[in-house]
Amino acid sequence: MDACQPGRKKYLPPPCYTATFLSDVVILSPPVKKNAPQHLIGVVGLEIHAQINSNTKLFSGSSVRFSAPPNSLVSFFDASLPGTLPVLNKRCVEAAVMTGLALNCSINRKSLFDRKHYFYADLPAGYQITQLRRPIAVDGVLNYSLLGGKKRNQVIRKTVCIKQIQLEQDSGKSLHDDVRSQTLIDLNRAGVGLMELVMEPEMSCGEEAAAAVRELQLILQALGTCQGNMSEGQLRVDANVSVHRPGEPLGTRTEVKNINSARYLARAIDYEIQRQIDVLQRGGTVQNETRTYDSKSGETIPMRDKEGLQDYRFMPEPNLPPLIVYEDNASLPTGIEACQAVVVQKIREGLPELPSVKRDRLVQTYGILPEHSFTLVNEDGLVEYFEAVLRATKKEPRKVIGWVTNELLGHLKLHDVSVSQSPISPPALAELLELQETGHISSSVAKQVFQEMWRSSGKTAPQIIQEQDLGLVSDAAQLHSICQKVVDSHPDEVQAIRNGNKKVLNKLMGLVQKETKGRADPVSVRAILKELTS
Ligand SMILES: Nc1ncnc2c1ncn2[C@@H]1O[C@H](COP(=O)(O)OP(=O)(O)OP(=O)(O)O)[C@@H](O)[C@H]1O
Ligand SMILES: [Mg+2]
Ligand SMILES: [Mg+2]
Repeated sequence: MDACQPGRKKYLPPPCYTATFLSDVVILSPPVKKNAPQHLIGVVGLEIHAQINSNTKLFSGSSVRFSAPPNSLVSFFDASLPGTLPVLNKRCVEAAVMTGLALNCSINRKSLFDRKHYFYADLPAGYQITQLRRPIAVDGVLNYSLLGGKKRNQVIRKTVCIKQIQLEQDSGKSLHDDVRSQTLIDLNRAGVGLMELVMEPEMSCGEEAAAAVRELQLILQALGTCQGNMSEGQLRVDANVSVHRPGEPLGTRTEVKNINSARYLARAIDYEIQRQIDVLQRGGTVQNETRTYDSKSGETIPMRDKEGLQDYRFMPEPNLPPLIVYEDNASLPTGIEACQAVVVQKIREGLPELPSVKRDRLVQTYGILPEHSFTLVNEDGLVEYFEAVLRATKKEPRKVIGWVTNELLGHLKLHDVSVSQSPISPPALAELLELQETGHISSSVAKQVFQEMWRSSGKTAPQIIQEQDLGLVSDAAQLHSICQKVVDSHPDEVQAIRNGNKKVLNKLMGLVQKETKGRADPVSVRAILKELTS
């Protein structure tokens, strides 16, 4: 693909890398040409709302559950009945601190809550409690990687700064019933804890944004602070997009909302960048507005004018004291027990292995390719599966990886099954690979046995090999007679080999394997065929 050319239909980013998606991994090719300075380029800043993985809401004891009957998880506080007061959920604070630490943020020892007013049917209080003046975490960095290069195996490392992470309440949901022209309100989601992550405008195209979101999703899942399922709304991304000429001030941004997958995010951003370039090139101006992405048409459409709606009448939340977190147990004031407080040091010590560290470790420890480390880490539970197979077999990691990322993952995707539901357990796969490694079965038979193990779920590799008589035929007399039969019935091929066309030997080898259903020992067969055709 060429570098960015304003005026083209699909926007191709100039300063970064052109890209395509391969399964969940974003694959980029290197930049082709340096962009001419007069060209307009895209600027992207993301705001991400991550639903905190907690059993109860941010300020009330109501349960949090996706797809519960409407209005079944609503306390008096969530419905904003007079006289009710917020009680901060410690688990939500810990989740925000943990997320901040994983994203290299500074954790504010004291943060504040504010009211942000807007009037919407699914926000019964008429305001949302958020953190405007002093959020819980600030000044972080998200490191993410892309695969690029000609062979798409070069890891390109990128960074985007995180301005802040703030704790805030989710709103309820409005359900529009067009038939009866009415709007129904479900308050189950009202008051669920959110972390809003605000990124600096430092990305330049849809693919970069999608890769950053994918990395964030993996980090949140590794931490357990958010389940990160975009289609269930646990991770909601708003893309702020503008265009400008390099070296000049940033252009007016539009904000694209309602994007529910990483793929759509990339498409929406690239569409929006190209739309703005087209507007400016026609002599128009970009409006500061909120737009929505229509996945059917692939276009962004205006939702409402942002300018008129921006007065949120922020004010300090009077019913909540400042939120204080402590560095370590030694800094706890007298009278406050460690179990009552949020202690940063304790959370830091409990941080799990993050995806980027995991990928580097896999490449270094097992000598696998970087793209394989992406595939492993992208699939929940696949790293653990791979390592469990390795523990149970002497086969080299580099030979096992293909089985896990091709055979196993291929079957899992085809049947829409998660790793934990795989009918073939790691020890069962290890047993199969061990039989191949020790020369009991050929590699093509191993694949056959794998499929049979998947289908029969429960039968072991040795059982299947015995029942179907799939063991490697290495009996010299038996192999000799099969080879002789093939040679006798293919005189033209034998003549071709004798005339010097050695490649034809492979055809005869294939015929012997067909005869033995892939069970013949290839080394012996080659030797016998050479002898018979010499
Ligand atoms: N010129 C620009 N082009 C692209 N993105 C921008 C530009 N200026 C700011 N941004 C991005 O816009 C976002 C602003 O988010 P922020 O939460 O601070 O304000 P907001 O969008 O006005 O508030 P709200 O939370 O109500 O949507 C950030 O992600 C930032 O990176
Ligand atoms: Mg915001
Ligand atoms: Mg915004």
